[in-house]
Amino acid sequence: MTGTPHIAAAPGEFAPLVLMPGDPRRARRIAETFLADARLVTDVRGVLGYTGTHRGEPMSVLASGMGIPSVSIYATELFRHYGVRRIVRVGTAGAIPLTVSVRDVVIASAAHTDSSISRVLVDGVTLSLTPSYGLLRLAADAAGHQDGGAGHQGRGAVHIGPVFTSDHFYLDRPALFDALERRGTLATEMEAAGLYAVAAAEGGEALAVLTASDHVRTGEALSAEERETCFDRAVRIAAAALLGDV
Ligand SMILES: O=P(O)(O)O[C@H]1O[C@H](CO)[C@@H](O)[C@H]1O
Ligand SMILES: O=c1cc[nH]c(=O)[nH]1
Repeated sequence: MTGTPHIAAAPGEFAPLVLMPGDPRRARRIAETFLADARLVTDVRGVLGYTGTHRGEPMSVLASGMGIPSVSIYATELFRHYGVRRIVRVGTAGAIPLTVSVRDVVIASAAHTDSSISRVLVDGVTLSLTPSYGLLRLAADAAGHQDGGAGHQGRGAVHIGPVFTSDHFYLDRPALFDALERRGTLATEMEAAGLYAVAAAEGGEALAVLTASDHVRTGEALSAEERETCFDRAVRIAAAALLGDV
């Protein structure tokens, strides 16, 4: 077998730097618009992965699918079997406080979770799930972030703070979001905590750069077309972080 149970690429076909959206079609769009000379290296289960170059450096994109179990499989196999060093998730999220607007970018400096992933890896310990500090600093720099406030990169603000990684997309618990908001949580999504847990276990670096596609409080939601264009700001920040020296 040249690949892994979930990735068909041969050894060496992934670059050490990987962008990771949830949606396979978004992976294809990133390959078409951000990578030069991109070629498909895996499509097992329709989860598309491409390798090309960005600003002259080898870079890959692989979809994660949805949820912690799925992202954990792909991140583990990339770090463990393909020599990947850095993975930056570029996903969508639901904004929680009104200070975060739809179309804003949220860089996840920590990931709270209702998943067992934070508790089952080290017996008796609830792990703090955090990104690589180096990638976080590089992303903050790329976003023009100033201490103590939201930065700007193109249209809309860029926020840095904790997110909530949930095992549940349909979570009808307003009180939970109230309690998370009081603790500074900026957005809800479904993969960052899993990616951070895998990176820590495998000795890799990881970060999540999210675009607020929905608002938990107002119910506002981006159109399919806007999701595509707004997403590009997050990919630019993520790619800059991937390329940076730590
Ligand atoms: O847009 P992606 O990266 O898939 O991220 C978000 O969208 C999906 C839910 O619709 C979940 O995967 C959530 O984390
Ligand atoms: O509200 C949202 C929006 C995107 N992704 C999520 O997981 N939740």
